[in-house]
Amino acid sequence: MAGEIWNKRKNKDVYPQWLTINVVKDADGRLTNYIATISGITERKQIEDRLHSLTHYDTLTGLPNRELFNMRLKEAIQRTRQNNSGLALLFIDLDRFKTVNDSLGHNAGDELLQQAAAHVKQSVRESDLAARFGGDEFTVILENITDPQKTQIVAQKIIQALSLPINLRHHQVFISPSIGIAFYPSDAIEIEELIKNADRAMYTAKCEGRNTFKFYSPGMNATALERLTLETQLRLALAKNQFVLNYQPQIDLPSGRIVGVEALIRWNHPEFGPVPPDRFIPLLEETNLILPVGAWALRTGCRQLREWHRLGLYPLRLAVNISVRQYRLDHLVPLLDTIIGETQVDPSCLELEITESIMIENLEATLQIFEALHARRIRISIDDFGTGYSSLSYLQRLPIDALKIDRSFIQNIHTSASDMKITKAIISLAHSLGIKVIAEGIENAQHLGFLKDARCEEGQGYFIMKAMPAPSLTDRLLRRLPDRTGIHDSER
Ligand SMILES: Nc1nc2c(ncn2[C@@H]2O[C@H](COP(=O)(O)O[C@H]3[C@@H](O)[C@H](n4cnc5c(=O)[nH]c(N)nc54)O[C@@H]3COP(=O)(O)O)[C@@H](O)[C@H]2O)c(=O)[nH]1
Repeated sequence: MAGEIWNKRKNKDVYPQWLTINVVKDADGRLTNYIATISGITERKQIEDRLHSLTHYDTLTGLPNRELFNMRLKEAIQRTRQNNSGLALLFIDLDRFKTVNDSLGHNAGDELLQQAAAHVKQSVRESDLAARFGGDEFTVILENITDPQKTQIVAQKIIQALSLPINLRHHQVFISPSIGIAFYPSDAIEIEELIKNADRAMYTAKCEGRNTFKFYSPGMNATALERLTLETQLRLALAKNQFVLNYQPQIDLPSGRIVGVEALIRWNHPEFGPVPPDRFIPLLEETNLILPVGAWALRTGCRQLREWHRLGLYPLRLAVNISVRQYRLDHLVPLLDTIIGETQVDPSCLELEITESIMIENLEATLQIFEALHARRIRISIDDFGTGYSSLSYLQRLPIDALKIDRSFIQNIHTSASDMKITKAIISLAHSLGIKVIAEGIENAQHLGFLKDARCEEGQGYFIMKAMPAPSLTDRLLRRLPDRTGIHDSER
């Protein structure tokens, strides 16, 4: 007979031992004695515990790993079934984690995951289970859920915790979570289906702007299928010439003259019709297809600009959006050199729009890239300015030609005193640093009037002109047709 026992030291510490009891019999086979042998198994126990920990816990974050999560979910579902209660599964994905990992390196990525894991764990009760599902994905099991809306409070707590600035050893970064929520038994009875549905809800949260949560609904299955179809079709779109560039004019506000255009990509699918960029650009980024498609946009835009210049529309400027995946010195700069060489476009008429968040999350790369662009006389504008918490000292240190005030500020300048003050402050700050300001999203005469009074140099928006295909714009530029500002080119 043998087994594990728990012994107690004088100081009351409890420790495990292995007890073996052997029976001693006399010559006639009668039982006379027992011999108990006790051996220490603390070390063996420690190895077992370590092995258990290695197979069930994530070494980076210390949270239960996917295997333990699956076991716990199975047990929790059994309990829930017995209690006739409900269970919620939260599927959390970190927004923009890949950006930090790609730009700041894997050590920073690891640090970020550790801190994110701690935030998720601290946002839930001791009795709830938070696990690392894999990569930048976390899961939380909430048991005894009778009112599904209560789950919302937990999701909001997680969003709040993960939206605070995260201080890594050498950088401060901002991330946010997208959370999907599915319930047992109402959304799924099988474990795999429950996880899949929470994941689908998370994906919907991501598509609807990130930093938010979504409850699963059956319609999301169709969305997942649609995404897969979209992804397959996107892979073929470039070869099938389904992308086009439209151009939105940018005007000099005092004179109303068109001084530049912003190239905006469009995908015309033969069956789906026009697919908006907000739906396919994130997919291009996830699949890295943004590299060939981004290169196509730069090349097509530069060819068109050269053509406009040839028609006498010099020095019309072209702005092209650059995505985070393209934002690498060893990719972007050689690509620009090739395209400028091929098209013979004047680089001083080419402007790259870099979003404020890409710029600050990649500060080291930013310095090198901006200097390389500057050396080639390529212009740099900071897109969506005002939304990215950037430290203003960067503006002084970097060769920036223009700030583009995000359209969210412009849209509210007449209803929100703070948006009006921020807009004025951005303009005066930029002017004090010798940087030009371009306002986006001018949608009515009031916006235009305010920006002119505030001495904003340039602007674009639906009130002035929407983005249009190159032939229509060429026609317009050459025939000098009036725009919505009422100023005829001939009067400018
Ligand atoms: N990396 C790349 N990103 C690109 C490229 N082409 C577009 N994009 C990005 O996609 C986002 C959505 O673009 P789109 O639907 O084209 O919207 C642009 C304008 O149409 C819109 N806009 C312009 N004026 C107004 C307005 O008055 N009101 C209003 N509600 N919207 C307006 O704004 C979008 C331009 O935004 P921005 O780039 O910030 O100047 C968008 O993020 C594009 O950047 C590409 O080739 N590569």
